[in-house]
Amino acid sequence: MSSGSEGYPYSQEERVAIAAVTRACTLTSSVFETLVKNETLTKGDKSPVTVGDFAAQAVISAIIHAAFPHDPIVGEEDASDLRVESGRSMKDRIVALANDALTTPLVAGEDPAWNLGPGTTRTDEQILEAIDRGNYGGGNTGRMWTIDPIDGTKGFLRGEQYAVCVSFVVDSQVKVGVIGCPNLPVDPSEPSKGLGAIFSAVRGHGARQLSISNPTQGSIALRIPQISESEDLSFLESVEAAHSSHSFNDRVAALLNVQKPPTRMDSQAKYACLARGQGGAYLRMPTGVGYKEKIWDHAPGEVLVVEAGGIVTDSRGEPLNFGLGRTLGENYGVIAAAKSIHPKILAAVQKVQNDAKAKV
Ligand SMILES: Nc1ncnc2c1ncn2[C@@H]1O[C@H](COP(=O)(O)OS(=O)(=O)O)[C@@H](OP(=O)(O)O)[C@H]1O
Ligand SMILES: [Mg+2]
Ligand SMILES: [Mg+2]
Ligand SMILES: [Mg+2]
Repeated sequence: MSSGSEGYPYSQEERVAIAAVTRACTLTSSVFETLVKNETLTKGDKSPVTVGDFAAQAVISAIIHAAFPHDPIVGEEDASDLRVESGRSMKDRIVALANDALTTPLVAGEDPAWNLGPGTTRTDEQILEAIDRGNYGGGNTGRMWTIDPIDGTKGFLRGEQYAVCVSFVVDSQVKVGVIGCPNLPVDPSEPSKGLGAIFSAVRGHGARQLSISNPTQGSIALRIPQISESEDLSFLESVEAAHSSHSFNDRVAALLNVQKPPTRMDSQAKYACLARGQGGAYLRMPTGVGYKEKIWDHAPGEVLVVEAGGIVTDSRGEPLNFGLGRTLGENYGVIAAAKSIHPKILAAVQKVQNDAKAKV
């Protein structure tokens, strides 16, 4: 399949990513309604993973592989826990969920070559293989995809924000990012209007918001308001204090005379909200426990924010490096903000860091 046949580079990859995220979002929403106790595992790093995470990764990976069979995939999950006897019941449920999502009739924008729709049921082994295809180690050359099938699994389990995230990367630069947020209001000023938005960006071609229920229609272009007064900010930050330092953000906010309280939200929904003008900045500073950020937690958000008129750097002011493998390497945090205000926030972050160093 050739890239860019719709008039801009990587439009085919975007189309595939939107289709995969849309199908996966329908799956995760339905899983949430029916999730029972024995459908969640605790991984080696103590984080939760549900049948929804595994099944969504299988669906997205299967669609990408059918469309671009030679492209490697860096996916968060792997199927090893499902290949042992104790994982049998979860595996059966995951295979059923993934096949349900893959075999629903084709909709506008989907290509028959992607092996979707009635009659395309995969075997158990094909579903496990699809999950395990996400085992690529990453790197700085060539094409690759990232999948975070449920970003913010803790938020998903709480019934709050989570995101289904896919990116397409060439030579370590993110070219396409798609983030599906089933629990996010379509219109932040009118939450009663309904939930479920997809955000999509293609490098050099802008960022837009689509509706999950009808992704081929009514796309809204995204622009971050270029605010210059830090008083107008309301930092977007993680819900989980273990994931990023709330107290560091409080000190930055005090230095910048930020008046509004932070907005806490799980997942890359934070990047999506920033891209559509909410909050003005997303700050994710390490908690100091040596955690390395994963590329699938930031790649779609980075291109989305940049294409909406923002900047994403670490606390040194360096761009995030997606070519180092499955992680972003040593953790210098993430600062994402409108272009107009990013330098001011970066300077405040560095001052708080220096003050902390001077104290020890
Ligand atoms: N210690 C530590 N530090 C930083 N980040 C961590 C840490 N542990 C986990 N994770 C990753 O955080 C991802 C969840 O995203 P958020 O932190 O934005 O959401 S939350 O508000 O904290 O739930 C979460 O993504 P998912 O596993 O996809 O949910 C993890 O990749
Ligand atoms: Mg996880
Ligand atoms: Mg994640
Ligand atoms: Mg995840």
